[in-house]
Amino acid sequence: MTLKELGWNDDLEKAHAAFAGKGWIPARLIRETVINYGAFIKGGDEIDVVLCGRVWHEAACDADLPAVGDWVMIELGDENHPSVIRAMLPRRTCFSRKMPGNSSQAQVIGANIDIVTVVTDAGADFNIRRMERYFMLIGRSGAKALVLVNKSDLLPIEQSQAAAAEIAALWDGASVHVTSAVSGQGLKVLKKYIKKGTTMCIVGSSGVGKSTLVNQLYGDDWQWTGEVNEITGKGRHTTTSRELVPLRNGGMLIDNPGMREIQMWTDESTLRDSFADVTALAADCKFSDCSHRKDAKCAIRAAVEAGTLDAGRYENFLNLENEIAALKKRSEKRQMAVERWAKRNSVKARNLADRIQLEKDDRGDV
Ligand SMILES: Nc1nc2c(ncn2[C@@H]2O[C@H](COP(=O)(O)OP(=O)(O)OP(=O)(O)O)[C@@H](O)[C@H]2O)c(=O)[nH]1
Ligand SMILES: [Zn+2]
Repeated sequence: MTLKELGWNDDLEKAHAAFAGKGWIPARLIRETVINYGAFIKGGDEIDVVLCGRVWHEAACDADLPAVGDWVMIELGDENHPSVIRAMLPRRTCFSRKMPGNSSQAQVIGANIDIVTVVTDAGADFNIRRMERYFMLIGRSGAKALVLVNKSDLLPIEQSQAAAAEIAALWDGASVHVTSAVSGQGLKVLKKYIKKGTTMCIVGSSGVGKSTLVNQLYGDDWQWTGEVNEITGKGRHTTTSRELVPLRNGGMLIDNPGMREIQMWTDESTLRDSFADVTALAADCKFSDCSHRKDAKCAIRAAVEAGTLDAGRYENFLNLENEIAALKKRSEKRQMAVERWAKRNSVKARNLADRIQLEKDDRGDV
């Protein structure tokens, strides 16, 4: 595998010239654990690397630390010394969850992602507000957005087309396609966008078809069996857990637990957003820490009494935190069920994130 196939470009070529003469080599991070990183170097070799103290200290916050997808300069080690990340190269894009006003809480999910694919459908999953949330995250990352309105085989085609049109009208920067994973149409669209050197990630609600599409991509381009270790008989991926996976015909997918959580955050923000009108009323409450229950001069309760705010809606607003907690629980429960199912049937987990977790469980990692 060449550096170009890993996403190396002219900007990186220029940036890395600053370190000429030091004997360091470029590498792309493909895995992150509590103790070290995994990296691809020229030729496609996979090595373990550790962070040097200087890079650590120079980082103003967690978001400045190297993350999966980042390009770094490495000093290769030997039997007695680990390979070390000596410098980070500039990020082209950075997909992160950033708490407003608190940069130290930013969490980088993937760096240098070119395309974020959002999978949805025109039926039960369709929610234009949630799509807006995804677009906010993607827009801020600098990546391009690709939206698949999937499962079109299950609905009248006009319905999927109407949903696609509504989504496309939200943001010029998004490419929107009506697809079906069953007919192979979804795979066809994905392959059109994943070119050599392109890094993609796939997000979306539970059950919309992400794993089906990813498995089709892997099945088509990426052969697990080819990498079975002859001595242990185990796939190489039972000992390594890549979060950045090169596809055989070019392009890469980033899939890690953080990717999976994006759906949760967007659902949470969408839920909060849907009560924006009620939250706005709170500005007129007498006390800034008003609980909107029994407190004096509560503007929200006043609105209910005046009949301008529906009592049922007020109840739902009070239950907002409960609803969010329930949302989190549902998604955790589902994840656990998937893992149990995969173990019980001793089959490969359905997608990379599940596999990573299963491998961790097998090794007894926390
Ligand atoms: N009819 C139809 N079924 C689909 C399509 N795409 C996926 N499915 C089915 O929908 C179900 C859920 O698909 P998954 O790929 O597991 O969904 P997911 O988005 O990965 O869900 P999580 O793993 O929970 O995040 C499976 O039974 C798929 O076979 C499609 O385009 N058409
Ligand atoms: Zn109040």
